Amino acid sequence: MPRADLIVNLVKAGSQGDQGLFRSTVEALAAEERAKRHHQLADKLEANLKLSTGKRTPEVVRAFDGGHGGLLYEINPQRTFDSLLLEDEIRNTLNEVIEEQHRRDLLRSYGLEPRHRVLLSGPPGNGKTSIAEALAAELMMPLLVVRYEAVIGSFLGETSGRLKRLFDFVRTHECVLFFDEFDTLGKERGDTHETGEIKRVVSSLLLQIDSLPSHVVVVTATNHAELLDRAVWRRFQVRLSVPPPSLAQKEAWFQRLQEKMGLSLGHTPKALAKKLNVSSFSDIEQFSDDVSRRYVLALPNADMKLIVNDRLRQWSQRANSKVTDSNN
Ligand SMILES: Nc1ncnc2c1ncn2[C@@H]1O[C@H](COP(=O)(O)OP(=O)(O)OP(=O)(O)O)[C@@H](O)[C@H]1O
Repeated sequence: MPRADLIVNLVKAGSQGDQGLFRSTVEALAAEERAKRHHQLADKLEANLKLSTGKRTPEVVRAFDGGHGGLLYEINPQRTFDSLLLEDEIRNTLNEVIEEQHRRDLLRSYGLEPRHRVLLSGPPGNGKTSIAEALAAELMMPLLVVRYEAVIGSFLGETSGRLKRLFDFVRTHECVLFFDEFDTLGKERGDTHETGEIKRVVSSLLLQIDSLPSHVVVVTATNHAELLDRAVWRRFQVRLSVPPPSLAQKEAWFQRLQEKMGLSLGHTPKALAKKLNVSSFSDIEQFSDDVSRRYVLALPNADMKLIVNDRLRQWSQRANSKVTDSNN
């Protein structure tokens, strides 16, 4: 294929989020460079391709505006449960929810409904959003994310009306409806005159959630479980606490990274898991991306052990400065 067409394809793949087109175009470019004996460039292209494979690029398909004024946006779910490292209990419970959804006709013939209200709680960066996305992918449903800024808006008095519009729209769709930072809805807004109104909004929201049909799977996430009162907890048939990574999960993460890159990280996955001082999956992901970037940019003379040690040092300094900040 002419080079100009390859470049056009690359831009098209980027703008449309088309992973297949991206992969085939980069492969074609690498092959072309190799044929020209530009082996270093070909190696770099291939290494980058390897690193980008399986990366999360949730594609925002469209923001709904018909019927409810852009109160939601849709993500085309790409995450799978296999790509996440989850505790057995979480995975098993979610598998049950999936089975109940898949076999809801059978349940209904016995007068039963599948569970469809899930509450995820835990510190930031440990997979709550990713779980919602994977659930949608496994159920082959779109993931509809609630846009609080649109729902709450500047006039609190209009919120109940907007919520009604949102729920009227959603109940006719098979989907996973995701409320991130669920606690923000009930938060005080400084103006004490609004407290009564907020309570009305929250109770109207809870009633709406209660009345949703079971083909709408509601997933709510909170980093502050302690801010939710019992009335909220009670609503959710499935309540899961999503913890930071254990040592074994960190080890499994580095094992996977090593396999994905097809080379040693200069330490055993277990040793690396022990050395890296981080408290969330999101941090481990950033560390790994950091290492991968420096590795690719140092090709063909990259020394992985040196790079990993250098980044470990940086991350440990970062962790220490966080501790110092919080002590001051
Ligand atoms: N259990 C996990 N296994 C593998 N990767 C994970 C896991 N949890 C999180 N990640 C990675 O960490 C990143 C952040 O995760 P995610 O956004 O799902 O966390 P969150 O709990 O929703 O965070 P927040 O509360 O800040 O919204 C994601 O890009 C994901 O790739």
